[in-house]
Amino acid sequence: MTSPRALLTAWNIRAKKQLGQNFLNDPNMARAIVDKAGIDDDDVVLEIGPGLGAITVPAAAAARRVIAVDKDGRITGLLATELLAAGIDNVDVREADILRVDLASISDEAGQPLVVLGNLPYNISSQVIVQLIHARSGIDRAVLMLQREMAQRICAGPGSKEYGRLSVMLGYCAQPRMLMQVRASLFFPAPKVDSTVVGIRFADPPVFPAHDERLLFRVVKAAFGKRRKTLRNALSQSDLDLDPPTCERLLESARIDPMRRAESLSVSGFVRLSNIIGTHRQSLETCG
Ligand SMILES: C[S@@+](CC[C@H](N)C(=O)[O-])C[C@H]1O[C@@H](n2cnc3c(N)ncnc32)[C@H](O)[C@@H]1O
Repeated sequence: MTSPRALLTAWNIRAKKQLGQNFLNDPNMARAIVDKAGIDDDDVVLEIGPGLGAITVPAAAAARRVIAVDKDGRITGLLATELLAAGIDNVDVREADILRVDLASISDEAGQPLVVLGNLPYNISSQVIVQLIHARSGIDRAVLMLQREMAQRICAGPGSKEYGRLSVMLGYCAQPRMLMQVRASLFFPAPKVDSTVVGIRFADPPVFPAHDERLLFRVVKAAFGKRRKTLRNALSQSDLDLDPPTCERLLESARIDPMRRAESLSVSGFVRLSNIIGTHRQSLETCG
């Protein structure tokens, strides 16, 4: 692997901060990430933000095919050329904003559930995780490098200050696990914070299935939208269209103290609550 600094100099490219371009400069770590994903030669990998190819090259050696999507056309041009020169012909490099890519169409094209890899740009990592959750029927597992704080948030359990909307959404449908810590000095240019590699295996069906998953995610968003407020107040001040007495009654029916806060409620508690809110809405529709 040519060093990121040498490659960028040779191609006269400056790393763009706004695209989170901190390139991994350690082939052993890149191989370890691919190993953690347990890729074999039947797998099709979607790599988000391949950059200069640190992870792409070992992924291509292990997988049947790699679809590598990067938003920066300078980088995709460089990567496609470098891979060709190295005789690597099972990588399909695409220039696109991953947030605008229909992941279901990629898994349909692959004809099988994808393995997703990515050293994610910090400014889009939560949006990408939500995107993966919505597209999870076409995804088997993901191994993602995230800023350490983000990794702590998505792996957090109830009662901790890191526990939030993403912890519940992911806890609902997957088992996220922290796999490895990565020091900032292993990147070029070095970011200000350390990273953590997280493994996500989607559980299908969820352990506590919600009657209406979209409603569940709306309830979670509303509850954490005002995380310092009690659940009664947070939900009644949200777009769920519930007045305070109704919130109190629905929370009590779900055996949840209305004075509790979102950060103390488990995934199964949120599912119970959203199922009861769903039944309440249906009864209103039937009456109206
Ligand atoms: C942290 S770098 C990782 C590069 C490489 N995977 C590595 O580990 O060295 C993030 C990469 O994501 C790309 N990127 C940023 N925003 C993106 C987006 N919205 N869609 C796709 N790629 C994006 C950047 O151009 C950059 O190459």
